[in-house]
Amino acid sequence: MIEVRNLSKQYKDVKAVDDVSFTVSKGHCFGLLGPNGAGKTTTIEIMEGILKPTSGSVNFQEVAADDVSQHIGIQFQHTALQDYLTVKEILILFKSFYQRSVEIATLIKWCDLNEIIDRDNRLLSGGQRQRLLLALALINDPQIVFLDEPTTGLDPQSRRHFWQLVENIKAQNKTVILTTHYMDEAQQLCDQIVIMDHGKIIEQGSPKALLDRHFQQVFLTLPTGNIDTSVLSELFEDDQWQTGAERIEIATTHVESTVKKLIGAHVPLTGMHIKSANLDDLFLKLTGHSLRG
Ligand SMILES: Nc1ncnc2c1ncn2[C@@H]1O[C@H](COP(=O)(O)OP(=O)(O)OP(=O)(O)O)[C@@H](O)[C@H]1O
Repeated sequence: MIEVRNLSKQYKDVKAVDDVSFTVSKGHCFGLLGPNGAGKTTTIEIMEGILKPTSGSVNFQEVAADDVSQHIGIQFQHTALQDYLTVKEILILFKSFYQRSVEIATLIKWCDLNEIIDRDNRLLSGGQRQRLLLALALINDPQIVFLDEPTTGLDPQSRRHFWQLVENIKAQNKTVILTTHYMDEAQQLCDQIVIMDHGKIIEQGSPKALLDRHFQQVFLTLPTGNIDTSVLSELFEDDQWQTGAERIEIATTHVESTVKKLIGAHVPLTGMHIKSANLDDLFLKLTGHSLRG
């Protein structure tokens, strides 16, 4: 388990991290979420031992304080790799830096590198490069793996492929600490999340517990052409509905009675969707703005 207690980081005129406390359970995937400038990277870099906090502590239970670097692996957002080297040559090079390391064949399997193993690293696609960087983070067989926005900029298929690899890492009882801008990624992978804004924690818990706590209702959406806003105002409270460019969204705890009202007002239900709240909705509710906005 990792215990982060009352962590603060003051830069000259910015409090990047402001009295942040949380724990990460062994074998869990922990997600740190927040908009640009929220303080995620600063928090993570203090946990990684790269930055010193102004105050507070990070305690890795089960790992001796002077031995932490041997037990963590880090996938940075940007890593410069040597030109002309193939994937295999890079793995061999990085493996030579460690006394204890994973066999190349195992890394190839863990990170699905077989097809690209002899390719010059400059020719890799975004998703392939991220898989190589993940292999480098795993090369010392760490107990704790830090992934800093690992799927930013990847296409949906590559992101899902990467998620599968993270699931495989979790299955080996390794602890994963992930920062991401993608709420669906956090919902898919994380057992526990912390949402930060302006250096402070604004919510924490499992995605399900947070959604249950904040949302009792579901969202019923209709194409905007189906219904006039004047009709919506007559049928529903002002804070129960909102209009977007293409769809109108109605929040409700009673789907049947809401649908009956719409039918009673002769609103066509063609194209109606019903969706549960997700972490995007939670983020919007907590911060007043969407994460990637
Ligand atoms: N070395 C530094 N000196 C001064 N201010 C800094 C420094 N590093 C970060 N900050 C400031 O601290 C705040 C938190 O930055 P941080 O990079 O931790 O946020 P973040 O949540 O990781 O953002 P992003 O999603 O953009 O990576 C920001 O206001 C940032 O400008």
